[in-house]
Amino acid sequence: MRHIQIFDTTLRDGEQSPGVSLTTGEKLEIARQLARLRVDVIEAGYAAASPGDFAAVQTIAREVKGVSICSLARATENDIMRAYEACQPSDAPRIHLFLATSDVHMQHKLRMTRDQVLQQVDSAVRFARAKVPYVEFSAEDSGRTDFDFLVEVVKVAVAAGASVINLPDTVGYLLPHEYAQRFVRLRERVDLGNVLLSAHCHDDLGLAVANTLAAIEASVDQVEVTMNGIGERAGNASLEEVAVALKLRQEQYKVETRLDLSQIARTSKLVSRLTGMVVPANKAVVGANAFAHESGIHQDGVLKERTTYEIINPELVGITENKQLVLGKHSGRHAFFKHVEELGYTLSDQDMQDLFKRFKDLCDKKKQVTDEDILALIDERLYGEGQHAFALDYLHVSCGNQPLATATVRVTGPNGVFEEAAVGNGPIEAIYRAIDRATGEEVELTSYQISSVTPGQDALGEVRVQVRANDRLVTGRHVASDVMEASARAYVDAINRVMILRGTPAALVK
Ligand SMILES: CC(=O)SCCNC(=O)CCNC(=O)[C@H](O)C(C)(C)COP(=O)(O)OP(=O)(O)OC[C@H]1O[C@@H](n2cnc3c(N)ncnc32)[C@H](O)[C@@H]1OP(=O)(O)O
Ligand SMILES: CC(C)C(=O)C(=O)O
Repeated sequence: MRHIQIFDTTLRDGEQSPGVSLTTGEKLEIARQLARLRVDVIEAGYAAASPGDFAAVQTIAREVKGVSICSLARATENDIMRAYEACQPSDAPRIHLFLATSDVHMQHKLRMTRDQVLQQVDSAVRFARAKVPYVEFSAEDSGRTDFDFLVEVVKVAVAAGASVINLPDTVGYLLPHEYAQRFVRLRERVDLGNVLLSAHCHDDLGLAVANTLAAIEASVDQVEVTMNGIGERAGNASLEEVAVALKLRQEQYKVETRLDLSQIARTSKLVSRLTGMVVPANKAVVGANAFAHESGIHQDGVLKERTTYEIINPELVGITENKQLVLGKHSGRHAFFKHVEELGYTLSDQDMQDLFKRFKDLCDKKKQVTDEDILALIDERLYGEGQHAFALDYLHVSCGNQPLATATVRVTGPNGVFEEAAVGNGPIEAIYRAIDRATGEEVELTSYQISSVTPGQDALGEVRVQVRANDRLVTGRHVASDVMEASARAYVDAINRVMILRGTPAALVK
């Protein structure tokens, strides 16, 4: 099977996304992850752009092995020298030099004639080839370049020793069949020998991935992509979309890469976190909704057979969490009942039907229905509103800058009122011990989270706890302006839910 090289330019073209600037440490972290993803080439930056970018390329070339490290350079001796010096520590250093070849770029930007451009391509490629064995030449804005002139440029670059010829569609202008045709016709007109052809597409018309795949069908050897599709303006072709399309439709493309696709989710998250570029929820392959199903008919289908509505197995790209059935107003009974069971409840048919009706009513009122909302509906159904087993009646906490804290609580339950005090290493531990004593319940606290739900000094604090009881994880939640009170009530809430799960709350109260 034909091998396609993956040239990753997240750290160069991706970093050209407005607002993105990565430190050397951040670039190194991403480069290490790209090596784990097993890309063939990492374009680590543009060494001549700044001392920081030079340092980043050089550090990556020194530290990241098993992959070719490349720097971009204009067709000038200074840029080429900087690229060479920065990439030199790599096992396989590569200089990627470019010069624009479209009339609009030559005339207005470079202010050069065609002859001058041909001459500069020749001298720059020769200069770079004297430094490193791998030299890639890109005819910038090749998509809008007069084809006969493009052929001349490529002939000059090949004769001067270029190892890779890239035809970037710099402004994302071409349609897939037009882009593919350029490669087919170029092969007919130029004797490329061992020289590789490369595609580099931008997403101005939303065609970057389609154009890249068309170029692969037209037999290019290398594709230039970025993680999450980040890059100048609308971005570049996204690595994950190209890679998964090649894998899923291998019978069509008949090519292979050396990528470890199971690293995709991890790489996507890392790039998003360090660049600050949020991945849209509906982004193919790596978006939060890529494997989420909201509508009842889809959820029913996926529950019966995943492939009814999922062409990609999330595990292929390293997503191991359960597939998400998002509950909302478009959900149906199958998904809702399954979710209630996953929350740990086995309810009668009548209870389930009633809950489902209440759930749909709630969906009309609330945009997002959370597990807490569903648990509250279950509580109401099982006990009637406000009929919890335990309620916190009184709380007093004494703590300071010393480790020991004391708490006194009064808890009312169906069988009476219980007051207890306890000490702890901090106020929360003291409160929870006192509540354990007052309720007679011994649950294991497995997680405690506190967050502010409103801004300002009088912010409301939300506490979410998770406890383990009888091998089940149960959550509790409360919002209050006093975080001690919110903590205590969230814990009592969790205990009440534990009792609901056991099915006989009153019998368990001491
Ligand atoms: C399509 C692409 O993505 S190309 C890569 C784009 N990436 C970047 O530009 C990021 C890094 N760039 C930079 O840090 C700066 O632009 C630098 C350091 C490269 C150059 O900075 P400056 O010297 O201040 O020049 P400035 O950016 O203002 O203008 C670019 C100059 O390079 C020239 N130029 C543009 N492309 C090339 C090229 N491939 N080869 C030679 N010269 C070129 C322009 O004609 C212009 O020359 P002029 O000053 O004689 O008019
Ligand atoms: C430098 C080249 C490859 C480029 O980024 C482009 O043309 O978009």
